[in-house]
Amino acid sequence: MRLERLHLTGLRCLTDVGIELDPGINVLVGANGAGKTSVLEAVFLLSHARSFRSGAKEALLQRGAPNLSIFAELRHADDRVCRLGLGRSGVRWEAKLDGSSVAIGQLVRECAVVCFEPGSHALIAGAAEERRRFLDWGVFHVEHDFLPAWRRYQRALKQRNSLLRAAGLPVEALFAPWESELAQTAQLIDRQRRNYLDLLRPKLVASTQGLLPELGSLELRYRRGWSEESDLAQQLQDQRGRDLARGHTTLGAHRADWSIVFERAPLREHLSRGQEKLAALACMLAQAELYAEHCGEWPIVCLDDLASELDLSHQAAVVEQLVHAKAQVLLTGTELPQSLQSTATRVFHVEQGLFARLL
Ligand SMILES: Nc1ncnc2c1ncn2[C@@H]1O[C@H](COP(=O)(O)OP(=O)(O)OP(=O)(O)O)[C@@H](O)[C@H]1O
Repeated sequence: MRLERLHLTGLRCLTDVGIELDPGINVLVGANGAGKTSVLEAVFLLSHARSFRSGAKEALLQRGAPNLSIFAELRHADDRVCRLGLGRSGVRWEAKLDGSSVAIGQLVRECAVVCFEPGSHALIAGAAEERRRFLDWGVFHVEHDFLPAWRRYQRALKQRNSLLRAAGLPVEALFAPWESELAQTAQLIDRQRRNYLDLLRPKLVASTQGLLPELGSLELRYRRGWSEESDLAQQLQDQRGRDLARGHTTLGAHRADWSIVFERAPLREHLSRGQEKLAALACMLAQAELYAEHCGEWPIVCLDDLASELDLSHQAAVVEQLVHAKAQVLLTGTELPQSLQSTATRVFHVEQGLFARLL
């Protein structure tokens, strides 16, 4: 899939910007703070309904602007074109598909974007939440009944947490229906996550062999978030006292995690910061490839500040793979990276939120 046109208003320093993108490698160059990453953020928002940068989504709205809007024309591999819109007016976010209001879930199903950026090493070294989000984004695109199960789970979790925090002694009987709902939906989510990781594993082996051959073979480990020994409903019941003291549910699918263990770097602490980044990049490429295999087209690939994140040979290897896959790429840098001198198909210069096409 590829974005043909982007129109952004009221997003960080981008007041009103229209860009025509090339199906190949688009490079945005410009000084620090010019607005390059904000474009990648907008594209990522269409596919994840959140930014890859930490901080509140409210910070995306340009200071003093009443609204924020992201509009894109997307062409699928089968030539189907759709118009995507995501906007914030007042406190509400609204999604549109071909001019009609839709649920955000419908918008993000249409558009797939993967992103490698300076914070990506958090996928390897950061909190479990990052890894769950990565995993669930992938599962969402290959298992169509994942989203309803995930929503049911979140609702039941919220209800149980409210009971745990309720003033006065909680009524024991009120817990059972929510614990049973949590157990049922967690089982579905767990099965889909495991299936996804099984599919991802061979892709990850191949992408890490390409980027991190020095680390040897890998093992992909997964923890589902509750003990394998008994049913979640039983464990939640047994755990109520502890959960009451903590004020939240400490077991379940929302506590799942996964990790990569390398033969020659069995502990996470054995990896250098650069190796963490490369491992995160390998995950992202594996996920993109699996998406392509499943959905018949590559997702859009965003690479923020690639030249300052990777050495030249790794930059070249990634670019070569993406060119070979015919993926649309949006890449940023303070200047045109050497690794892209001959492969960039469109280059924009960005200055204080304004775009000029150089190539
Ligand atoms: N809510 C906001 N309203 C207005 N301007 C904002 C807002 N949030 C951020 N900015 C500004 O928008 C710009 C965002 O720049 P962005 O991160 O896209 O730059 P960049 O070109 O990727 O820079 P770098 O090379 O430093 O990563 C910065 O100048 C920042 O100060």
